[in-house]
Amino acid sequence: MAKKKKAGKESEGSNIRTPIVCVLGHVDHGKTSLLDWIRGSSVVSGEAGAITQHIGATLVPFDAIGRMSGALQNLQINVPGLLFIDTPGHHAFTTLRARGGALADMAILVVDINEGFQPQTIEALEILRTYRTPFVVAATKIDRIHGWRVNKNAPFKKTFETQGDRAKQIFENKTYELIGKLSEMDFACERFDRVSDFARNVAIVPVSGVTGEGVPDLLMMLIGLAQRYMTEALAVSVDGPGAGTVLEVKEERGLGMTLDVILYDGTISVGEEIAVATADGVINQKVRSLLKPRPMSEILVEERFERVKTVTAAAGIKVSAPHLEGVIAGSPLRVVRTPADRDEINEEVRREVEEIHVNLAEEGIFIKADTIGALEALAKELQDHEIGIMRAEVGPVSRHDLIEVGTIKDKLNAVLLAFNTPILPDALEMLKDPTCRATVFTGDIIYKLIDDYTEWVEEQQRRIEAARFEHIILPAKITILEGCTFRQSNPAVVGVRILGGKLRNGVNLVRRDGKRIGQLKTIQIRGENVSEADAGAEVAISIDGPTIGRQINETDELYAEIPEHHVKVLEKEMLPTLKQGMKEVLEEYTSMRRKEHPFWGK
Ligand SMILES: Nc1nc2c(ncn2[C@@H]2O[C@H](COP(=O)(O)OP(=O)(O)OP(=O)(O)O)[C@@H](O)[C@H]2O)c(=O)[nH]1
Repeated sequence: MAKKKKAGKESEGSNIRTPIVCVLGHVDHGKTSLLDWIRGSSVVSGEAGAITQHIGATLVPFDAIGRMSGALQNLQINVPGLLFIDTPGHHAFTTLRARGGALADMAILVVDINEGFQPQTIEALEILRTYRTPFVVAATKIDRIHGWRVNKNAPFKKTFETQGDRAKQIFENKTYELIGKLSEMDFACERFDRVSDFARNVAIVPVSGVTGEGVPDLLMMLIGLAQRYMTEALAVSVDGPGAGTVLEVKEERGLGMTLDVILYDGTISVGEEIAVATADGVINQKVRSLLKPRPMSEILVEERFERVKTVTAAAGIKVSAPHLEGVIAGSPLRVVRTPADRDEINEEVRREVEEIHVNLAEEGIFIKADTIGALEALAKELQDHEIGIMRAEVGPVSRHDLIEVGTIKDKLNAVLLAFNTPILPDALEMLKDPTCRATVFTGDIIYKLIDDYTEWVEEQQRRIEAARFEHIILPAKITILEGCTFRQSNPAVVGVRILGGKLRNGVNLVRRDGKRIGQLKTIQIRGENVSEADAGAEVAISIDGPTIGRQINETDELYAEIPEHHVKVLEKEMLPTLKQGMKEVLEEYTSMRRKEHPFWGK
């Protein structure tokens, strides 16, 4: 699997660095529980090489994994361990970027085996596809399968052997459902112990984040992925200049403003110069100190952090330096080794922050999100839905944004989608004003945001159509009832039956020979004025123009006169919405007209 990330310069010190792992999946499917179990049980596995807490991440060294899984003795292991990003979810995944790609080298996609695929599972898969990130599927909560016998911490095979036939059957069915769903999305996959070609198939590992069953297998699969397919991508020059991503900008007592950074390449040391981005441009500062969390056992020590001189990728580290106020979370951090490199590196940092991979269209909507990664993920989904984007920006929704959106002519495009980013108070105020033309949709789930927007568009289109069709004169055919002439003329008042279509006030009436006889003034049902009447109804109408017994007679049939351009709309656009009876009247009417002029209304 190709990785976009570049390794550092080749040098004598080349080494394989710790792969970075991120956990993704639908809400409540068990991401946090699984991470906790991995972290917790490796603490318990104790002694040498147990986990080390990083800033924003946890390093699970390989020997701890080995002890947990037991089955690894025969494997050649070249990676030191796995660095798990502590914050699960695809928002963290898209925020943490490294040189235009995803920071995480690999991912665990968590799916509750009992619930199967959910909207955010699909969203996570699309994100993994976009970033071409290798991943394994953790099918969680196997212990909830009806009749499951728990074997705490056991590898999958072991626990599966002890299950009864019924539990096994349910499990197999659920697994096949998962495989089916993944293949619908063009991911070939198999249960991990049945995969023969890991380059072609995504492995599904059944696990429980509560009992730890299957977790050893999951870790083994991750190590395998890293080893087999990423060796090249993970090769770093240990002593090359450090490159990382800013997770958070935080004020710490006694230290001032600090940066929590995931270092993914090279080395960073105290005293070195760094380049990071602020909202006003790139700044350069000297590293004052590098800090790691203290191990749990020493937590009572006055200072919460331990100072180190040098850190090598991959690692989570706190960086203290002067004047870090204004640094953007998500900004790249680069070490500048010599002043000669400064301009070039600063330019690279600037470009990385500004480079938003979104294809903009001449016509379309506005989108905003809290991070570049989130913005790109939203843009990608919109493009897949063929929704044009005119502008894409990071940040909260401002009054200024709404004014600009409001200038877009097409109402359906005068829209702003705000993904995971707030609306500022003055913009909120503006939205309350009924004259504000901008429509804003907010949300923190991409598919939901897009659904809300498309549903709104459909509703608007229905309304626009309805408003346009409202003025179209509908077909109607009536007959004057015998003995029901109540007034001969000025206006003529007669009883009629509507033979077909819908009769509306104000229409002109024509005879079967096409000659107009007058205008319909009022319709009454049992003495009450109404504006329209449907087929089958018997009503009294007044007509301005004719005299009964002269231009028209009792038992005559009349039509509502339909102008030629209305016939075009009726035949070309409204036909599917017309009832059968109305269509028949329309046909009679047009054939009457077309006797003389064959192309009338065409
Ligand atoms: N029985 C069982 N329960 C689980 C398992 N994994 C998670 N749960 C439970 O499911 C619920 C949600 O689990 P979390 O780990 O918080 O899920 P999450 O995906 O991190 O949730 P969000 O952070 O809200 O997206 C909790 O009540 C867990 O105890 C599992 O493997 N087995």
